[in-house]
Amino acid sequence: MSMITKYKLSYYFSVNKLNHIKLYFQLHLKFFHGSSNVKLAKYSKYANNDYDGVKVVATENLVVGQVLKYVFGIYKIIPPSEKYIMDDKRFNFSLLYTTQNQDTSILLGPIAYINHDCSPNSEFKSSGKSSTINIKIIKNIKQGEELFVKYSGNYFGEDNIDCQCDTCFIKNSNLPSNKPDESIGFQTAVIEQGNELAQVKYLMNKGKINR
Ligand SMILES: C[S@@+](CC[C@H](N)C(=O)[O-])C[C@H]1O[C@@H](n2cnc3c(N)ncnc32)[C@H](O)[C@@H]1O
Repeated sequence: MSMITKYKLSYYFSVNKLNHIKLYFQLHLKFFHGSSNVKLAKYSKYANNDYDGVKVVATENLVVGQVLKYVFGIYKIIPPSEKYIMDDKRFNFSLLYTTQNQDTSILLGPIAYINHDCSPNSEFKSSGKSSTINIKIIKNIKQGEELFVKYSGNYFGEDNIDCQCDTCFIKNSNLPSNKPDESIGFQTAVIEQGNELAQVKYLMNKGKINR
């Protein structure tokens, strides 16, 4: 952080808050560093988005039980007085809804780059201290494969009816998902063909075109 930026920020924030901001940026930069086991890649799969999105991809083989400390997130409960911000369409925040406290939290940090799959290969892992979460690998992931978490059972509408993950697509189609070779081949095709197939997938899931 340059002196001038520090000077300007110190006008608005206490020393304690400034140290938090500094730590946050340092951690965020580590995510993009080679040692973080993952990288960010461009993604244009989801048909309900006007913009090209991103995905998180493994840069090395990841094994069950591994915790990725640089793929971190910080959640902050949104006080009722600030809930109006969430309705403002200019902002696209990642929100977490905790069933335990029935609170809505804003999720900050690189963890919010991870896409959802109903049969994920990773999960959120609370660090136990403060409001930081990391990613724990729950299925072995090969180098180059995408990381997925399950946001919740109802994030994409009731029972995730609008979810566009590969698991939902295979479940809702007549593809023989119980034959591993065919499903692997199919998933590769989805990734290679990109947006056009995603469009078909989305409409099929919504029952707008016949299978
Ligand atoms: C936490 S962000 C993940 C990063 C996102 N791909 C991006 O580029 O910002 C969540 C957003 O990604 C998209 N997304 C992720 N998983 C999805 C899924 N299974 N089906 C449909 N959209 C998904 C949705 O637009 C969702 O609101």
